[in-house]
This record gives sequence, structure tokens and C-alpha cells, in this order.
Amino acid sequence: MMHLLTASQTRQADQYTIQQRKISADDLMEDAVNAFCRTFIATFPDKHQFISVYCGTGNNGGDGLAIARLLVREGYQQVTVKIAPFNRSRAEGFRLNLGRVESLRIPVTELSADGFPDESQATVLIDALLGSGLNKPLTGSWQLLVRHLNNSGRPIVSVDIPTGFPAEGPVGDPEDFIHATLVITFQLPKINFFFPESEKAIAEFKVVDIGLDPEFISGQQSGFTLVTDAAVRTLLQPRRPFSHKGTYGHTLIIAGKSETMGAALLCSEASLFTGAGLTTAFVPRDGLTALNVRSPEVIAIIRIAGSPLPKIDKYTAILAGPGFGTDQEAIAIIRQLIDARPGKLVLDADALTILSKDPQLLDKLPAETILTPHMKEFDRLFGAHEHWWARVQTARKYASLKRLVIVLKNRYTFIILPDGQVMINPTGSPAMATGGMGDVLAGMAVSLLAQGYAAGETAMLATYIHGLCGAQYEGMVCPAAELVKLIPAKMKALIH
Ligand SMILES: NC(=O)C1=CN([C@@H]2O[C@H](COP(=O)(O)OP(=O)(O)OC[C@H]3O[C@@H](n4cnc5c(N)ncnc54)[C@H](OP(=O)(O)O)[C@@H]3O)[C@@H](O)[C@H]2O)[C@@H](O)CC1
Ligand SMILES: Nc1ncnc2c1ncn2[C@@H]1O[C@H](COP(=O)(O)OP(=O)(O)O)[C@@H](O)[C@H]1O
Ligand SMILES: [K+]
Repeated sequence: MMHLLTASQTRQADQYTIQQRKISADDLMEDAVNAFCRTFIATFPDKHQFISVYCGTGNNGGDGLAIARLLVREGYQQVTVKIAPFNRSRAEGFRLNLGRVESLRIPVTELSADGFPDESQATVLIDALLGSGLNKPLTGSWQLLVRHLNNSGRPIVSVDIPTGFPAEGPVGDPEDFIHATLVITFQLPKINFFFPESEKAIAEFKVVDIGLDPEFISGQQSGFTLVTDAAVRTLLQPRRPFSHKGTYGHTLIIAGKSETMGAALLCSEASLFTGAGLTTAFVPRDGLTALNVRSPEVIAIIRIAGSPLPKIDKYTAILAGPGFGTDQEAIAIIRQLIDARPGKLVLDADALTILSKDPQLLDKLPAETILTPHMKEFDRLFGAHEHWWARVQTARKYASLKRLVIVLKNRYTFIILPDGQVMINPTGSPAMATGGMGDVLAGMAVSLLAQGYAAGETAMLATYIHGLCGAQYEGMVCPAAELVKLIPAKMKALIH
């Protein structure tokens, strides 16, 4: 897992590395800007393009000045520097690098809020105004400058973080941060890069290694980690040679209505393709033919009006909700299910809506139940939220209070564990923004639970593999039923 750091933990990591490696802050900055320039040059190789470097007077501005110097040394012929003198303080890294830029006779202009330069001739702007030192929303001249640069229509490459965009915490008005075409960020992505509010700030980000101490970083607890391929590979187990279907658990899927039988088909199929030994679906009578034709491997239990919940003892893990409806019959079955206290449970879609109307049911959920809400389902359960930071904090609070695993689905899905820690899943693709995708995820989750993975591990594996399958369709559209077919091969690739 990759431990993500807050801005203040990053500063501590900088200090620790400086002491540990017996280098100066200037050396570390030089390593950082060298790493930045390698990526920048690979992306913008034309040495004749007009590059305008906007620098603040802190260390982010120091980086900008050093970048201008390195680019000139690399043969870039049209580099100019603009300095925003709106803060009184001048960081050491800024002062040192300003002297070096001046001695190379790189053109430097000091900005005034009375009028900012026309950048219509610039090929690319480099944003080194403010970095992780941001400690309040932008106002005054800063605000005007950021709006001017955003309105220039030129590509903007931000150093470390777009100016005005906080590394963590609530994100303010999109007018008040740089809208970067590319962010080249130091050492680790910042926590807020994974929040939906980053969409305006960051079209793309690349992370460059600047040599911060890895042991120090992994000893930090920001509450947020990023799921890595290595962590998934360590966790995912191959099928054993002497195993049989009983080894891999039996899932019960409580899903589907006449009109939404497809949801039951998708999650049953996902359970099969993810490797559950047996899959049983509790479905309406008029869905039986579809189930038998589509997935002959799945055992059916027919649900008619007034049917009680099947005896749950023989099932290793249970999923309820996809396409299930929220009528009285559905409510009665969800109540029976929760009262029966199943050991391993996934609740999705309509089951979540039923829970949101009956807070007592929410209180009765067995520990380690996995809930898989998208944003609207989450807010129905736990109240409306103005921004994602608050939403994730609420998820942390409820996951700890009720010992739940909450899978808050999005471009980057947040997996909130019963200890309040947040794992962020990096895989996925807009190809997955189609109906039925969540049903597949829920089916994958119940399958992995039945195979013996713990609830948190299940959430991590299911979201990661689901996203890997979707990423295969990058640039296209992926119908949910097609994604299911990719699951076995993606699992194989992670195991071997
Ligand atoms: N540490 C290292 O060794 C390395 C650091 N590196 C680089 O340093 C960057 C962090 O630099 P930094 O800490 O100097 O802060 P920076 O972002 O330049 O801001 C300057 C000052 O602006 C101020 N300020 C805050 N909010 C404001 C607002 N809304 N409106 C106006 N002003 C505002 C605030 O000052 P204050 O308000 O406290 O007076 C703040 O101190 C980091 O992103 C990376 O690029 C790399 O080189 C690797 C090595
Ligand atoms: N743009 C995207 N990038 C990455 N993943 C996505 C994207 N859009 C959707 N997904 C994934 O697809 C799934 C959609 O789930 P959900 O909204 O519940 O769908 P449905 O209700 O149609 O089954 C989630 O796992 C989500 O993470
Ligand atoms: K910046």
C-alpha cells in the first residue's frame, strides 16, 4: 500500500530526508526540479517554444526559478520568469534561485496586480506560484492572477500542486485554483488528487521520485493509503490443486424483480466468474428462465409474494439489493436477513435505500458488513454533504462507530474500514460509467467474501480487479456483462 501524506507530513518527510541523507534543502530542491524537468522535457520537447514560468516567493516559487534555469541549460531558448511579489516573505530557496536566474540573464518580470502579461504567444505556462504551503483560500491579487492564467487558454503545467488547490481538506471555489493541464507532483500524489473536486484542477498528474525517505513515509498515518498492484498481488491467492467447489464457498444472491432481473443476472454471473464454488440466486419466478438460460451454473430459489428468506446457514456469504426493489415485500426480506445476523454480508443498491429509511436496521448490521453505495445512496443513508471531504469524514465516522466496511464508489473508490482508515482504489475508467457496473462489483465482493477473504481485503480486491477490467475498455464503453467476462483473466494475471 502507498501511504499518502498530508502537506505537513510532507514537510516533515522533507526535513527527515535532509537530515538522514546529510544534504541541504537546496540539494533536495535541486533533486526535485531535476525530476520535474525530466518529465517536463519528455512532454514538451520543442526547444523553441515560449515557456512562461510563474513564481511565488516561497519554495514552490524557488522550484519555478530553478526549473527556468535548468530548461535554459537544456537549450530551451524562450524561457521567461514572472514573479508574483504579493507575499512579504521570501523563502531561502526562492532567494538562492533568484540570484542564479539573474546571473544567467533569464528575463524576469515582477508582476503587479494593476495588469498581468498577455500570454497569447506562450506555448506553455509553468505554475510555481504556490505549492503545498497553501494555508487559506486565495484572495486579492492571487485570485486575480489565477483567474487571468486560467482564462489565458494556454496549457498550464503545475509544479507539485495547482496553485490554490489544497493538498487535503475541503476544496473551495474552482475559480480560485489553477486549472492545470498537467501536474508534475513530488514523491507522492496529494490526498485531494483522488477527490472528485480535483477534476477541474487536474486534467492529468504525474508523480516524480525526489528521494524522500521511504521508511519515514510508510511510518506516517494520514488515514489515507492508495491500493497498489503489489498489495493486491500479495493478497490474491491461487486456487489450490486439491480444491473442490466446497473450498470456495457458496454465495446467496438476493436480487432482481421482474423489471430489473438483469441486476440479479449480473451479480450472479460476477459471483461465478470471480470464483465462488457455488452461487444461488433468490429470484422472482418470472426471472427463472432468464437465469437458467444465462447462467446454468447458478442454483435458483424461486421468490413469490410472501416467500420467507431461505435458511441462510448453508451460505458462506450473502449479497442483497441489486434490482431488488423497495416495496413492502423487499423491506420484509431485508429485515429478516439482518435479524438472522449473517456472518458475511454485502448490501448494495435497493438494500441501501431500505436501510436509509429505517435507521434501526442500520444499527443492527453485523460487524464487517460491506456496504457499496454510490454518492446518492451514501447521502440517502448518512445525510447530504456539500463536498466530498465531508462525505468521506462521515463515512469514516460511521464505519468506526458501526464496524462497517463502506465502499464509496466513484472514479477513485474510497474503501473505508472499521478502524476509520481509507484505502483509495486507483483503477477504473470512464468506460465503466454504464448501468449495471455496481451490480457486478457487488457480485465480485460476495464471491471473494465466500472464498475466505476478510471484509476489508474483499473490498480492496473487488474494486481493484473491477477497475482493471474496466480499464481494458479505456476510450470505449464497457457494458457490465462484458466486464464480467474479463474477470478470470485479470485475476490470473495478478496471481502469476
Ligand atoms: N520543503 C522542501 O525542502 C521542499 C519543498 N519543495 C517545494 O516547496 C513547496 C512548499 O513550499 P513552501 O512551504 O515554502 O510554501 P509555498 O507553497 O511556496 O507557499 C509560500 C507561502 O505562501 C503563503 N500562503 C499560503 N496560502 C496563501 C494564500 N492563500 N494566499 C497567499 N499566500 C499564501 C504561505 O505563507 P504565510 O501565509 O504563512 O505567510 C506560504 O508559506 C512544495 O509545494 C514544493 O514545490 C520542493 O522543492 C521539494 C523540497
Ligand atoms: N468514470 C469512472 N471511472 C472509474 N470507475 C467508474 C467510473 N464510472 C463508474 N465507475 C465504477 O462503476 C461502478 C458504478 O456503480 P453504480 O453507480 O452502483 O452502478 P449501477 O447502479 O448502474 O450498477 C462503480 O464501481 C464505479 O466505481
Ligand atoms: K504550484
